[in-house]
Amino acid sequence: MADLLSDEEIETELPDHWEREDDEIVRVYEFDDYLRGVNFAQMVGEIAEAQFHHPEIIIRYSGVEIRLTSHEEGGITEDDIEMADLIESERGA
Ligand SMILES: C[C@H](O)[C@H](O)[C@H]1CNC2=NC(N)=NC(=O)C2=N1
Repeated sequence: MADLLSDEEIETELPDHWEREDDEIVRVYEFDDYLRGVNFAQMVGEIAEAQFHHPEIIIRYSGVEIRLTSHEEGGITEDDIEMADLIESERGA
C-alpha cells in the first residue's frame, strides 16, 4: 500500500492539466467525436487493469472526465500520480 502524499508533494507531482479536488485528482479530456471518447475510456480502463488501480471514468458527449484517488488509503498516493502520468503519455501518443 502506498503512503498518502502531503499537500506539497501533490502540488509538486501533479501532471500538467490535472487538478486536485479534495482527495481526488481530476482531468477532463475533450473530444469532438463521442466514440473517440469512448475508445479513450477503454484505453484508460486497460491501463487501470494493468496497474490494478482504477479511476472513476465519466464519458460525456463533450469529453471524458478521469477522477483518481486511492480508496484503501483514503486519499491521494503515488499510485494516483503514476496513473495520471500513464494516461497522459498514452493520450499524447
Ligand atoms: C480491493 C481493492 O478494491 C483493490 O485492492 C484495488 C483495486 N483498485 C483500486 N483502485 C483505486 N483507485 N483505489 C484502490 O484502493 C484500489 N484497490
